Amino acid sequence: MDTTVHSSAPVDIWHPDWNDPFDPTAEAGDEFAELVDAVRAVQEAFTRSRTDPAAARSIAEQLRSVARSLGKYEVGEDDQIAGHRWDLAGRGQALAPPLHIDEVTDTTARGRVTVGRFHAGRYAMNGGVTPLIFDEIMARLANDSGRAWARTAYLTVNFRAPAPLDVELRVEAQYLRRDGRKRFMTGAMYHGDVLVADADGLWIELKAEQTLNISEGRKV
Ligand SMILES: CCCCCCCCCCCC(=O)SCCNC(=O)CCNC(=O)[C@H](O)C(C)(C)COP(=O)(O)OP(=O)(O)OC[C@H]1O[C@@H](n2cnc3c(N)ncnc32)[C@H](O)[C@@H]1OP(=O)(O)O
Repeated sequence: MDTTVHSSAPVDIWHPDWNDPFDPTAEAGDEFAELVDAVRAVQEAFTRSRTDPAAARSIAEQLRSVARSLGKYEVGEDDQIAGHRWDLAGRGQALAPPLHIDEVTDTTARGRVTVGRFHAGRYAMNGGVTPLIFDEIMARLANDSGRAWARTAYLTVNFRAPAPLDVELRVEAQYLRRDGRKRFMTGAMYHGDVLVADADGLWIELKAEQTLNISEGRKV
């Protein structure tokens, strides 16, 4: 079985508003996209497998070898590619479900996502994965259109129906209103016409002193 989780047509959405010091145009090649697809394929194939002890030992050694190879290219967080490729599903961050954001306006965002067993609970999307998807699309909208940097204060998710695996789900977000530094957002996820989850969340605009990189104490 082909366990590759294919990225469909990449979207060309990168917003300088995100204040990302990474230059995406310098890494616009397809090779990194292929690497992310390969990592996702490993995650999916691993989840689907039932290895015998010899195979588990052998494959573990091969994967450690891959990790050593990648380790030679380690850079700081601002310089890594994963999570900064705005044109790729899930920004090229292999933990993130491969969410394709197709459109962002001042007040709405639309996307698509298909998850496999790697992101499954039991026969359906894991309940911790759904908020990851909402956080991604709602945060993207909250921080779009020239708005100052904001972080998630709360995100409440209602699970309305099991979200099926291996089929495309539609995800939408809406910017409801602003109240001082607070930005109120909603989200919804559909399988066809069926609402599988909805969310409401609050994003709060950061004060200057809150925009520090908390790990290194410098501006982000
Ligand atoms: C470069 C690549 C990027 C890559 C970008 C990748 C895209 C994905 C981004 C994902 C986004 C995230 O997950 S962000 C990560 C998850 N979130 C976080 O880590 C945030 C952690 N929390 C915080 O830092 C803080 O709590 C803040 C900044 C959110 C708020 O703190 P604050 O600034 O001190 O807020 P404070 O003055 O107390 O409150 C302001 C107003 O908001 C209200 N308020 C505050 N918190 C809440 C709350 N939980 N629920 C209700 N209301 C609240 C207060 O009552 C007040 O209302 P009033 O009195 O004014 O009426």
